[in-house]
Amino acid sequence: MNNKHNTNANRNKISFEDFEILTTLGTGTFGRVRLVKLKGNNNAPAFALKMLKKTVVLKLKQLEHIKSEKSVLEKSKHPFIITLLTTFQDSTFIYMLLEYACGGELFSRIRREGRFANDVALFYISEIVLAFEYLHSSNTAYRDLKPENVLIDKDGHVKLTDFGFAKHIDDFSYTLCGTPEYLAPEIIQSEGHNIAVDWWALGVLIYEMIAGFPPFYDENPIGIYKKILSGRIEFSKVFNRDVKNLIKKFLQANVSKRYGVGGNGVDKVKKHKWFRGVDWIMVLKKTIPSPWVPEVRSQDDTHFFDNYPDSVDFIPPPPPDVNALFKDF
Ligand SMILES: Nc1ncnc2c1ncn2[C@@H]1O[C@H](COP(=O)(O)OP(=O)(O)OP(=O)(O)O)[C@@H](O)[C@H]1O
Repeated sequence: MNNKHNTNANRNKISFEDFEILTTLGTGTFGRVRLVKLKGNNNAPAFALKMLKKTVVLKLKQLEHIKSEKSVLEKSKHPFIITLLTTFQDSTFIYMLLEYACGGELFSRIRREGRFANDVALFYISEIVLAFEYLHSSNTAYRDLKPENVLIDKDGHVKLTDFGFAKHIDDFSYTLCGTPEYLAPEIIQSEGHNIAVDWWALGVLIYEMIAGFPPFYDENPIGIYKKILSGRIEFSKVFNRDVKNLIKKFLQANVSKRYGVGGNGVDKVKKHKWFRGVDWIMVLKKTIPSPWVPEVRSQDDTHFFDNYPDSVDFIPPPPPDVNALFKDF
């Protein structure tokens, strides 16, 4: 057995050696997400294994964010949020074993379709609204909504993934995090932010689904920030009146006036006329058929994901005394 992957701390836990490692599903700042299966059973279900390089986590000062990702996911149990089965570690990596969402990223769907019809956008957004309602009920902000982080499961329903920026916020957070096109003005201006940033990002996502491109776009982040702060949004004829009205209410720079914010904020969102006819109980029960169900040949089929060359880079583990920082995994 390879010692690198079997530290004493993990003696009684599941370890990397227990898995057959299949293709790469995606790459991120800290490493890769690989499709894996438990060894010794051909019919074993496939999982997504998020592998985070400890040295990179420390170098980028992201340990607190990774701990928060683990703790938020461990507490979350919701049909539209990815399930974290367990975490483990060795001297080089932290591992998060996640359920596998075989339909790929919403990002790929939008790029493939060009843009979504109103009803298709409404289906996905309704599920995300319920995931936000759930997270926000414990003052947890997701803070990284973008089409790359919305995955599609085998039945065509939404699974939010990547909780690296998710955080319980009682008053305000001042961390600059998120993706330029999806940042709320209060994040750009370092004014302190809370769960309201998720509703702003939802407005950006609805816009991107319907138009096929985001509302504030430029080749460099500074240009994007200027456009976000300018408050100008252009709507073409593809937007119907109701969706335009809702997007404007989410893309409201004044946080206290932003839709979704405040005591009954989410109820107001759910009653907005764009959602007219949506049966929220059926949405939660996943009884509304998805507009697109991925056709997979087997449960470890990955053809809805991009191809990634195999990793060859060797990353040295952090010194053993530093490893104590990861004791929670
Ligand atoms: N449970 C999953 N099922 C299928 N694919 C997944 C799963 N989790 C992650 N992926 C794929 O891996 C990609 C990267 O995952 P994730 O965003 O969690 O990593 P990250 O290191 O936090 O990335 P980033 O640097 O963008 O924040 C996702 O965009 C997705 O394509």
